[in-house]
Amino acid sequence: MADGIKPNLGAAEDSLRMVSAQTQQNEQLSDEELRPASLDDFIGQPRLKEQMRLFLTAAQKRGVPPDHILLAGPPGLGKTTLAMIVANELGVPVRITSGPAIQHAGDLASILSSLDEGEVLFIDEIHRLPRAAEEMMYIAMEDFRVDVMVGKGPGASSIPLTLPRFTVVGATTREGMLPSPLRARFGFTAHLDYYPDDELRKLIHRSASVLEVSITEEAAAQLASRSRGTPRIANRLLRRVRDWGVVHDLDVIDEDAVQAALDLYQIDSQGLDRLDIAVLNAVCRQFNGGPVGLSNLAAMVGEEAETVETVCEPYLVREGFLIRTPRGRVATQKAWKHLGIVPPDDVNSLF
Ligand SMILES: Nc1ncnc2c1ncn2[C@@H]1O[C@H](COP(=O)(O)OP(=O)(O)OP(=O)(O)O)[C@@H](O)[C@H]1O
Repeated sequence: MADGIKPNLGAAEDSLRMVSAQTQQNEQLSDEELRPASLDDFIGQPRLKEQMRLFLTAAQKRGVPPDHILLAGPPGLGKTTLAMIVANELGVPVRITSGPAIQHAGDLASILSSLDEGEVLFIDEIHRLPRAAEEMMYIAMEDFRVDVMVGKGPGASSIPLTLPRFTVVGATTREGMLPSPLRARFGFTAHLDYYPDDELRKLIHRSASVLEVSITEEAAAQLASRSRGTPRIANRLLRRVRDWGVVHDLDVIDEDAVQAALDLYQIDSQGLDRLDIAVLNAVCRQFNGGPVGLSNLAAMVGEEAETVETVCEPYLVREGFLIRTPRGRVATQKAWKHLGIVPPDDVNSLF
């Protein structure tokens, strides 16, 4: 990791809801220990890596900080990791903050005015910056200037402060929520995609070797197939399976251990967890297969609408369990089948 890393002020909500606060804190620490530090160690996303390598090398050859970078994609796919890698590859420090951590434009002004030449400013959940801070970012990113307000009311005046050249790395799970003027100020936008199973398998082997856990090829493949295309989930499941191995004195994690541990944590053969199943049950049983609106659905399963929308839904839609229609979410035949329920006759049979 690059020198000068400041603490993360607001990691996004995690998708597995099965850990206590203490465990979660420990696992944030292990998230750090499992982070690859270079592009070479970053697994998968080959096109993105190639683009990033070209982009960073060109800036280094030109001897200037690279343009601002936007990393977009669902939670847990490696946006924070890539931001750290950018700083590492450039050999510069990184300052870390997040949209929700910046409550007033003044918070942002004090971060911006303390940046050093070439420094990377990582803003997680950049779509959640308050409006005034967003506007401050437009000028800071384009003209490397911040206008500091002095005084209040009619006597207030603004003093322009020139900033050193720096690189913003913004991460967002909701690219559509970024206002276009902000989006337009990023010179390079990288879209992270869900990982195919063979890449997740490599990632699990890499993490297992960092954690000093032996795991068979078949066990790694099974873990990969239940990880919803998401590195963070793969690492988390690996840790749960490692716990199982420790408690049962296993030298090597095999398929039986994976099966037993994931059964215990209610992760099913398709990688669906309790909340996913609750969502499918609600759509099928309570709303007769849908369509149902997001807020009704979230209320029925007792979760925030944003969690249902950003954590459960993308995977359920991608795997063909749910369909989003203009009138709401509709369960597919696959969902009914997975739950082992025969759909009633009056159910929407289009899907
Ligand atoms: N391509 C990858 N290769 C190896 N490990 C990865 C990769 N992508 C992610 N990881 C691991 O997965 C975990 C989660 O990644 P990270 O925190 O970067 O995700 P994120 O996209 O920033 O998530 P969020 O949006 O929730 O903040 C980290 O521990 C990281 O080590």
